[in-house]
Amino acid sequence: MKPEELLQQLQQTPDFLKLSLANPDFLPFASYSLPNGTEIEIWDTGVIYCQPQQCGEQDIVLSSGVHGNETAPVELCSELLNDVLTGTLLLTERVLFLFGNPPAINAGVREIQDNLNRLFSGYHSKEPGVTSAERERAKKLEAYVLQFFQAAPEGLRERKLYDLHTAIRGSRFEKFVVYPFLHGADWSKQQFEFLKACGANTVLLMQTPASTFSYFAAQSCKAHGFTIELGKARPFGQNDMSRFAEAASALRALISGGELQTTEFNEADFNLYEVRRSINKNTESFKLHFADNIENFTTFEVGTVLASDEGVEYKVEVEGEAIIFPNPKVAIGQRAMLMVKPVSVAGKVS
Ligand SMILES: O=C(O)CCC(=O)N[C@@H](CCC(=O)O)C(=O)O
Ligand SMILES: [Zn+2]
Repeated sequence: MKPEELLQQLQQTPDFLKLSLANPDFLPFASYSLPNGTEIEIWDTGVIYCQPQQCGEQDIVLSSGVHGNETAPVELCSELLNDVLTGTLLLTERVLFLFGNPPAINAGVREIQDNLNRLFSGYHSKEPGVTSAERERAKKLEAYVLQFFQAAPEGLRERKLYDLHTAIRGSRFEKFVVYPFLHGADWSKQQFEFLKACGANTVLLMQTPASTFSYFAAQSCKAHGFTIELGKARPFGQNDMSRFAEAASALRALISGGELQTTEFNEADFNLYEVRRSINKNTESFKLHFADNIENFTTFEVGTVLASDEGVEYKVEVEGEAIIFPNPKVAIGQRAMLMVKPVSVAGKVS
């Protein structure tokens, strides 16, 4: 498709997600201005940059569809973006909207070949000679995000990346956040307050580096980066969008200078967890010993066998240890479940 054709289509029907899904592998660079002065640049399929006439002090990446079957965040972001494109929502901040994996969104699957959210911080290129659409995409997404942050106006600015997901299974706490490892730096009070305004007051504090998008944002871009789990993954058309209203309105306020419904950080308002251990799938024999309807953050009695792999059984080791993200279908060598435990952040937030 030629840039002129793309612009014509977008101006006729301001639905960038639709355009991206109709062209899942490529869209040419194109730019135009809205009547309200907002500059719009299409950088690629699923990648669109919006710059208000007067830039605020935040640079915000809103990402969804890194896993193709997690449709609610895609719908939520598409609605925000379409409101920007039609002039219904006037931005005050620079925003980069990313729909992570358009081919996987079209196919309604988590990934086509590789889990995109295990390929950041250079993991896309760690195996010489191995390529896939997701590896290429991870490399490009890294470059777009860096370009976005680096091209910001001079001055003291706040970088943010919210990577929106939904989880495979239900959760004792419907909405929760993965806060990437900060290498000993304090966790951000202001960000806890914002996450709570999104309806997510359960936060998993990571203790090690990861190959996820949010860790890349935190570590390589020095942004406040988060994976936000907004609920359970369902196909398009089956999401009850009222369950995402709080997150949608907090994000809308964030990018348009609206009033955020935050309350001062108080640890007692949060369920805080840290990772005790990561259980990886080492062979094709890996299996879980509990049912698919067992929710994230469920605890079991000490000694309960939770999973097994060739020659090994994984049991609950301590009181209060809970499961998150159990998934026996991951590739060999990848994390198949996290074991987490409640923790306090006292003295480590500022
Ligand atoms: O429900 C599941 O098992 C997976 C949901 C999901 O995609 N979670 C993210 C978390 C990323 C992180 O650890 O920051 C993922 O597994 O990629
Ligand atoms: Zn996901």
